[in-house]
Amino acid sequence: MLEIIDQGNSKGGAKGRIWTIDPIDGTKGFLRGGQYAVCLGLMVDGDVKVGVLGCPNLPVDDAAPLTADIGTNATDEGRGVIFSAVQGQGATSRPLGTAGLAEGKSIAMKPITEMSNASFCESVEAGHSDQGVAGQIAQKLGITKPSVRMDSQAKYGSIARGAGDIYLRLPTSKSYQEKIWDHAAGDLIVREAGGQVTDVSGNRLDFSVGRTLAENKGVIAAPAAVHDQVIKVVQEVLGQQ
Ligand SMILES: Nc1ncnc2c1ncn2[C@@H]1O[C@H](COP(=O)(O)OS(=O)(=O)O)[C@@H](OP(=O)(O)O)[C@H]1O
Ligand SMILES: [Mg+2]
Repeated sequence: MLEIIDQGNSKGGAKGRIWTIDPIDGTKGFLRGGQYAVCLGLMVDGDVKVGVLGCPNLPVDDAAPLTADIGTNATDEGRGVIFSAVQGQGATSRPLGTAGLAEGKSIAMKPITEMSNASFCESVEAGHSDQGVAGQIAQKLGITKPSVRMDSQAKYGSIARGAGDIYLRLPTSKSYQEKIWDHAAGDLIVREAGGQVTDVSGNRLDFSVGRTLAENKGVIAAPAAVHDQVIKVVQEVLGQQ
């Protein structure tokens, strides 16, 4: 087993086919019985072509409202979903209940008609995302609901299927570089569902520069129609820091 794990030693980069695997993303969520995800991404020449997220603790129902305790009351049949996307072919969700894999359904981000009704999600861990700055951004956007804090790339899947609207991940340190396996699948799934995923400067996540997103700081994911508006506010708030 250890030998197999040691084979995962790619340096990443802009050439060739590279698989990213995060066997348990959101380790703390897994330990506390919350959200976690099994994540797989295929990059070809630095571009994410396939993304899959297995989220055993999310409800099957794509429309289940996003709450911090989402999934905790679901039965085994009602819990578990696999999100997937292939570049240029859209994104799907597929129930992962006890009866085995069911048919996949096409998913899309929900259009935001009123920012005041929008929801946003962020990390549970304050060390992974600056919750204070996210709160200021949300307030400036006119969002009135408190954030939904959940672990792992389940956040990407949740906004891709329209259960939530916006994902904010604000850097907590200048030196931390996000890992490609923590974002590759979610990035493609949200973009294929009609969203935009960028860093705090509005630049696309660059998966071609190695094992980390060395060229990016933070993650801002939102429906394409409002993404520019969100980035403008992110810049204003970060500019005041
Ligand atoms: N300082 C810092 N800043 C940003 N991100 C960090 C940081 N430290 C760790 N990590 C990575 O965050 C991954 C899980 O973060 P999530 O937001 O998905 O979940 S959590 O609510 O924060 O637990 C987590 O993935 P897992 O290790 O797979 O759980 C880490 O890779
Ligand atoms: Mg991870």
